[in-house]
Amino acid sequence: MPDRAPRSVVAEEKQSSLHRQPHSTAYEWHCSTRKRQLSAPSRRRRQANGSQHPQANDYRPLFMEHYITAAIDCPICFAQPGIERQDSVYNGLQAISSSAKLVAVHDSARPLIMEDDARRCMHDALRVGAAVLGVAVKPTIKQVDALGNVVQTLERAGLWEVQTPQVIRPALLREGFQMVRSNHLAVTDDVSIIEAMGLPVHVTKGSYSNIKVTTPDDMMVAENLLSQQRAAAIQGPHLAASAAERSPVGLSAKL
Ligand SMILES: C[C@](O)(CO)[C@H](O)COP(=O)(O)O
Repeated sequence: MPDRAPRSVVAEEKQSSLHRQPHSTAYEWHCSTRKRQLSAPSRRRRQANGSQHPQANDYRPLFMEHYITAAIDCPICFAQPGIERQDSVYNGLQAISSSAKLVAVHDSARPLIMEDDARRCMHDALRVGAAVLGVAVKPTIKQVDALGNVVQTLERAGLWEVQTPQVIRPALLREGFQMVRSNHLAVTDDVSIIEAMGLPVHVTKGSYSNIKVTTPDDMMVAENLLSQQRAAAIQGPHLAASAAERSPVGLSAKL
């Protein structure tokens, strides 16, 4: 574990969803993400001429304000957005310090990440090379075809839902990106790049509360979880201490 947090790099495609977060409904927030806002042809046009999202720089003051308020001792720099997740991550990777021991990619849509979970995931990545937070799947999962018919019921034991952070040694990720780019592969999460190289990825047991806030009902769940944390903090020093331990990153500083 590095004694100092790795240099933070914020890839703008993911972070642009934060732009309207504080004053908007979850639905507006969802729709404000770049991927969902642009049609495929217009995304391709942007990709072709390399233009930026019009709001690409708008969220920066928001981030800086948060970092100052939360008194996080960690340098921050910003990378350019990409068309897809992997393009943003690639841009972020170009901006990290050459001495960084780990790259940790986190979805801004997962604001309830616990500090302890993130720390354990980073420890595992140092040990294995790549690690991702995940939780065992609770419901039965079925594979369904385009007509809505069940193809098969997957064996639940052994199925895990992965979250972020996804933490990887920078040299591995660089090598992985070379392979992904030369083979034109598309991945929807970051450790898939390491899997595609045939290298091990450890799943660090995380928390079910680290939800991805995607739809309006997710926002309600997130607000509920945050209220519970705050209530526990108000109830007394003992409960407050345990709430802070389980608090989402950054929240404990504000309680
Ligand atoms: C990485 C991830 O959060 C794992 O659940 C998910 O794949 C991210 O998807 P997105 O489409 O980039 O939000």
